[in-house]
Formats: sequence, C-alpha cells, structure tokens
Amino acid sequence: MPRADCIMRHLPYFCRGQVVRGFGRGSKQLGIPTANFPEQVVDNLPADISTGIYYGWASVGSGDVHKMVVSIGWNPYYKNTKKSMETHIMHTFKEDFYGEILNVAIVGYLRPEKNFDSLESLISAIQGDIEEAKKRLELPEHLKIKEDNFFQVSKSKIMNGH
Ligand SMILES: Cc1cc2nc3c(=O)[nH]c(=O)nc-3n(C[C@H](O)[C@H](O)[C@H](O)COP(=O)(O)O)c2cc1C
Ligand SMILES: Nc1ncnc2c1ncn2[C@@H]1O[C@H](COP(=O)(O)OP(=O)(O)O)[C@@H](O)[C@H]1O
Ligand SMILES: [Mg+2]
Repeated sequence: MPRADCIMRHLPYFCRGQVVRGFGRGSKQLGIPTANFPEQVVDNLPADISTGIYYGWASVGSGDVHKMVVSIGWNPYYKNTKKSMETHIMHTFKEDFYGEILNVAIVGYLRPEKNFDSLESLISAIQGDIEEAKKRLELPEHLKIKEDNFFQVSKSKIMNGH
C-alpha cells in the first residue's frame, strides 16, 4: 500500500520534548498513563507522518531506554479538537515526570486511530497494542535503535549540565 510505504520511509523518527499535562484521562480512566508532548513538538512532526498508533523506544531525561507505544492524533473516542502525541512507556516509574525531557524513537506503525463503543474496548485495543509492540521490538532491526546515539547524547548532555 503506497500510504504505508510513505509512513515507513520516515522511520525511525526521533524527537524529544518536555512532558506536559493532558486531560488526566490516561491513568484515571484507562489505567494507562500517557506522557503528553507540547503543541510545538506535535506541530513539528513531518506532515506526512500520519496519525495513528506507533511503537518504539523512550527514555526520561538521562534514564534507561524502555519499550513504548505512542498515539498521534485526535483521540476519536474523546473527540479532542487538538492533535496530541502521547507516549505510554512499558515501565513502572516511582513517580510522575511532568516537566522532564522525554526522548522517543518511533520505529514502527501499528494501526490507525479508531473510535470505540465503550471504554472497555478502547482499553483492550490499547492493551493489544502494548503486547504487539513488546513482541515486534524484539526484532534485531528494532533492538539496535535502543542503542542509538540519540539516547546516549541525551545522557551526556544532561550530565554535563550538572
Ligand atoms: C497505544 C495507544 C493506542 C491508542 N488508541 C486510541 C484509539 O484508537 N482511539 C482513541 O480515541 N484514543 C486512543 N488512544 C488515546 C487515549 O484515548 C488517550 O491516551 C487518553 O485519552 C489519555 O489522554 P490524556 O493524556 O489527555 O489523559 C490510544 C493511546 C495509546 C497509548
Ligand atoms: N509508564 C508511564 N508512561 C507514561 N507516563 C507515565 C508512566 N508512569 C507515570 N507516568 C506519568 O503519568 C503522566 C500521564 O498520565 P495521564 O493520566 O495520561 O495524564 P495527562 O493527561 O496529564 O497526560 C505522565 O506525564 C507521567 O508524568
Ligand atoms: Mg497523557
């Protein structure tokens, strides 16, 4: 499919930004927290990275690199009016990290954003995405991105600042 080809040509896509507050639905309603990026980061995405659900790697500040899933779009279930980019990291953090720098490497595409008839079906779709992402990220071509200089640079930059 030409559209999918177009998406893949831009991957991996690397970006970083400060974590901002969203609508507070991720943890409370879904049990799946998502670290939201500011508007500028979302606006700076290449115009042809389509909305949808992707997977890849993420780190907070100079911390360890973990598997992640990221949703880019308007959250049709909630009918948001602003495009958002939200990352769920497959790791249990001791505390929230609002205001910190989130580093993400998007390596693959999972599916388009969808509307759902119930909160339960949205939650089970997201849980399915998480399981699928965990599996796909074990492929050697994806594992090597975890070691990319992008994440090393984020460590040295922040450490030099102290
Ligand atoms: C992997 C993943 C898949 C998602 N898929 C959808 C989707 O198909 N449709 C949708 O409306 N929202 C989807 N969402 C977005 C959730 O609705 C969103 O994370 C939630 O509204 C939290 O928003 P908040 O950060 O503003 O609290 C997805 C989120 C993640 C992390
Ligand atoms: N594993 C995780 N992945 C993403 N964010 C997490 C995680 N654990 C804790 N958080 C925190 O939870 C916040 C997101 O929760 P969420 O309910 O989506 O709120 P918001 O609507 O403000 O984005 C993140 O900004 C981060 O500080
Ligand atoms: Mg969120």
